[in-house]
Amino acid sequence: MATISRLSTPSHAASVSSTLKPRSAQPKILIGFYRSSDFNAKVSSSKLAVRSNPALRGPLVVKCSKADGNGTPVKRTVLHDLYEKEGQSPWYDNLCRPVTDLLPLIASGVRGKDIEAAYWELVVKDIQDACKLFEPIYDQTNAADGYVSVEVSPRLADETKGTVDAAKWLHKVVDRRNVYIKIPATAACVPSIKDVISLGISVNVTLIFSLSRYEAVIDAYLDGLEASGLNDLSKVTSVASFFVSRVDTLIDKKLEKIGTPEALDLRGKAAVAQAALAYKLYQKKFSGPRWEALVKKGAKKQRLLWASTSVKNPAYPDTLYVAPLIGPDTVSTMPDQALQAFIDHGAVSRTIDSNVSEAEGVYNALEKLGIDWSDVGTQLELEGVDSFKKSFDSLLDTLQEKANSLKLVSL
Ligand SMILES: O=C(CO)[C@@H](O)[C@H](O)[C@H](O)[C@H](O)COP(=O)(O)O
Repeated sequence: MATISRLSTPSHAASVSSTLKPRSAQPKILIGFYRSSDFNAKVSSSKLAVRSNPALRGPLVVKCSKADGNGTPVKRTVLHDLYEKEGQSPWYDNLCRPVTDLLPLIASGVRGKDIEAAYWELVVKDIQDACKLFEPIYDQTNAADGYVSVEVSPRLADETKGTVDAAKWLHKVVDRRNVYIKIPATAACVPSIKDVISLGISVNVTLIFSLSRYEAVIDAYLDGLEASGLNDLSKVTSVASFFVSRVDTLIDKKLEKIGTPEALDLRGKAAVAQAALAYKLYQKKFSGPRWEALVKKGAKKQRLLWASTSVKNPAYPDTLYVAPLIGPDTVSTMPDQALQAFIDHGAVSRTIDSNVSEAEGVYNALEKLGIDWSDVGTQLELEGVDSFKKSFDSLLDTLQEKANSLKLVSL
């Protein structure tokens, strides 16, 4: 539910992106970005640890230096090169909070409320704390990095107005410059994106699975900027979260069903090919007279964010959804597996548009084999929304059980 981004040093950017979910009992939470420290057991300045037990919680601090607190130099990794040489921001995709951690918070502030209201109180507080942590990065990068995302309830994925209202409410209660309101790119929510952007609220558009929906998302962003009454658009920003690995998971199954040598040979190629074409579309849409008119008012491009980057098929290279998607002004959200693999043996070079004709070839060949890209997008979107809803429901159920067991919430 939350995405966090940060830089490790003023000049060396790396980012953290995280999903907030309760886990089994542990004494504390870590909002952590472990780079070299994870792999050679040294503490680096990029490590953040936030204890959730209020009694233990200290001031939130972001260290922005090339040395840790003991003066030990921070080891450079390929993540520094990703940002400095290729302009891609790596974000870490894993934040969790054990359920037991929520109990003191429930006890302190949400007595007598329904469980969803309790949930939002907890989330808003966490997001505010995280925003404070990442604010220096937001300022250092002139509102390019340092965001924390909080998603509107996935139960609203079919409601245009409900989503706009939820986004306005969340933006108001979180009340931080560097918060991204996360909205799914469902057919119902594309118009919400336009409305929310037009109100000057920055948006992380999530669950994008197809080129046609991606184009609609870009148009909603452009329409929203144009409809905004603001003279300065430089603080209204957006990322478009394009999901990658899930495309291969679904299309590979279809190719295996087709079963011909040509079909089998295309396994593991669809997702990266579609992502490369998404980048081509991004370049096209964020150029030309319409875009230039918005740039005159300070508008910033809606950056492509690669989501779902961990490799699901162990037969594939473990950097499959990171290495071929490197390009300027993009974000790569990496969970542990992808991050560790890339730091260990990832190569940094601009790859995203190095072979567009090959990507077109793969895309068209799949179509000729009967793969309907629109159907693929629809199915993945339905599954994606459903899975976000299930996580949300199960999180609320868990909270309710815990609260009931302490008799803290009266229904
Ligand atoms: O939603 C966004 C970005 O908006 C992602 O960060 C998202 O949380 C994760 O990348 C995905 O849910 C992970 O996808 P997957 O590896 O389960 O396919």
